[in-house]
Amino acid sequence: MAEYDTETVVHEEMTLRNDAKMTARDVSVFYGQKQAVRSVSIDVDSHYVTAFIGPSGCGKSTFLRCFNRMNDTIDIARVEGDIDLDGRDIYDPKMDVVQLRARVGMVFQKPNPFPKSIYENIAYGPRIHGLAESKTDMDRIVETSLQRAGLWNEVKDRLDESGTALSGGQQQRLCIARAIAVDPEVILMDEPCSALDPIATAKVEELIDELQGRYAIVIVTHNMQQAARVSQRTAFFHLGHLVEYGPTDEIFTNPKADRTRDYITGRFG
Ligand SMILES: Nc1ncnc2c1ncn2[C@@H]1O[C@H](COP(=O)(O)OP(=O)(O)OP(=O)(O)O)[C@@H](O)[C@H]1O
Repeated sequence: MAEYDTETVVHEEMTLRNDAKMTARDVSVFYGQKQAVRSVSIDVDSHYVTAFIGPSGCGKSTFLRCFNRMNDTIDIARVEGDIDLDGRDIYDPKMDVVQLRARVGMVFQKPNPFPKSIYENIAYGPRIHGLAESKTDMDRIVETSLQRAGLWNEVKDRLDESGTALSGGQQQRLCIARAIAVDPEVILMDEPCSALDPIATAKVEELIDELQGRYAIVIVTHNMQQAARVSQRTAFFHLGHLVEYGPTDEIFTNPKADRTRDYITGRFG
């Protein structure tokens, strides 16, 4: 592999601001002695889909998990630096992590509905967060969430059936509906289509498009075409470094860093 300048981070036309929905400053993540993320600073804006791309092992999933403290669940993981949501430090010991994960929801690689009915998959979160005062309220939340996730028409006559009986693509949209149900501000998606066939992938991509603007969305993807299709901002990671971050069309058509260009053109990865 070519020698690269690993020090310079290119933020195309994007100065770091402190009024973004989420801000990460000098974030490093270690698994034991091994450093997986190296002093990354980035802003996540409300109105955009932001894609994290880069070769396998570059730290994009690890970095994504910092945004709702999912790395807390990994014993050997240690996070350094600052991550704020609306200007408030999410690693503050006073931060309620359950509340944080409702505000910053997550959708995983493999659809993971609860082994409960479709209705209960959606109702569970709003119930524990006290978002519904009555059965009518809950019915409304379930319907709206499934509608926003583009699943309502497919499941409205079988809300009592198990979520795990749906197809893989439907299960993933159910998981997105479940995240939406607790009224999040940010949705993190970690390779949400990697277990789906092309048709189900297209539906999830359409859904991401529809959700854009309502929620800040951050998506980790291996698939550069997918990043180009669904995102307005792209961050390219390599060996734990953020190499380049900017408007997606710029990153794909006119990358500034050698490493980005080589990755985009398939020279490594
Ligand atoms: N739970 C863990 N324990 C130890 N090391 C880990 C753990 N999770 C990830 N790593 C290591 O951290 C580095 C970054 O991994 P991460 O999964 O964040 O990368 P990635 O860019 O998302 O890769 P991929 O696209 O393959 O998922 C890798 O070297 C990986 O082996």
